[in-house]
Amino acid sequence: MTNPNVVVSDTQSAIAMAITAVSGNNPTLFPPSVTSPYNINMFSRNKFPKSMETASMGSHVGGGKNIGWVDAMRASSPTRNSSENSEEKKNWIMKHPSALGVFEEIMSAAKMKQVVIFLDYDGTLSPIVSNPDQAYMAPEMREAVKNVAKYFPTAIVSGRCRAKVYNFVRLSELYYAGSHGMDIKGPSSRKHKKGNQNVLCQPAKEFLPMLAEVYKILLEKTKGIAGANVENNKFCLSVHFRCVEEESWSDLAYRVKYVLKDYPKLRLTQGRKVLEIRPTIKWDKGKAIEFLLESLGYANSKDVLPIYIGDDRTDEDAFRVLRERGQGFGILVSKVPKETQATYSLQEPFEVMHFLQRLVTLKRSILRSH
Ligand SMILES: O=P(O)(O)OC[C@H]1O[C@H](O[C@H]2O[C@H](CO)[C@@H](O)[C@H](O)[C@H]2O)[C@H](O)[C@@H](O)[C@@H]1O
Repeated sequence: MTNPNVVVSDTQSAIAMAITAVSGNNPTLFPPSVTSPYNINMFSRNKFPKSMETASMGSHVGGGKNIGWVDAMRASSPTRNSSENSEEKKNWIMKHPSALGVFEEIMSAAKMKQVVIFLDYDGTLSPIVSNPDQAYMAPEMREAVKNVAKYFPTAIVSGRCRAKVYNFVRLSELYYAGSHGMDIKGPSSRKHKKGNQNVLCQPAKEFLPMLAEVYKILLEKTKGIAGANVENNKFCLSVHFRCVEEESWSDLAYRVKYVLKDYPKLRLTQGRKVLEIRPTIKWDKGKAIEFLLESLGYANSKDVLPIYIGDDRTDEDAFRVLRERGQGFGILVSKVPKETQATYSLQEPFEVMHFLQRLVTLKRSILRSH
């Protein structure tokens, strides 16, 4: 089935390049406690510099090169359309092999261990579409997630607010970490005996009134930009520019920046054609998975193998945590080579579904043989 709403190519990091290119690093506005490499420290100037074309790219998004940001936005397409057989892609796949191709190897690491599954939502369980309200999950994918959760503790870790992502997934047996992990809740139905299911973690509660206020201001300030869409994700806000004409991106970024200069306790990160506004607390998807592993009773356990599957920059925080723990691994969902902390890769949500189905098939055959 083809969905006309599905977006095929993506230049998601371009706006971040633009913003990073024109911003500096002002430590007074961003306390050192905020460690994410994906912060866009854009509040150090009130205005874009006169010449944005020659601004220098931040190394974390632009490889440290001095590229004009508008050019960089355009230039990002060829890389993203890099052919299946390009050297770049082959080298990348060697570094981050397909999780389906090395499935047996992954499973041998899982022997005698409790596998815990963490799944991002957009771009991982659902295809990227132009209207965020229509990012539906295929029924087959829901079935695959439902089956996985019968055998392994399973959590959805999303940038969306918890209620919204739950409405898409609709499986009460899962853990949900919404708003980039700032709103965590355990399953409402009891499946796994170990650990505490009644978890509830909302580390950014005090920011709710501020975020509600900023949401209203952003709606007002961005309404003149055709295609701009501000999404309220409760503990964070998303300003989408997927449907905004490229020539208006700088205007949109400027307006967001202008609003946020009055709110130094909020920071900006980036996702796939989206600017994400979040509280400046030391909490991200990585912290969320640490919290969940602890809640499940695996804080210091050697007998656990966490697997995190995600497609976005914000998922890198979780991939990094797994690398630091030396436990489990990340799987990046991407068709194009990207800098990542993930160990393995899958190309698209369809492959994610296939991977989950294989996990279930293997688990069932092990159970039958006992
Ligand atoms: O952590 P995730 O579950 O991946 O959520 C991240 C953001 O996903 C959504 O936006 C992205 O998907 C949309 C639908 O496919 C797409 O239109 C948009 O361009 C993407 O950025 C969601 O709408 C955001 O709120 C999430 O923060």
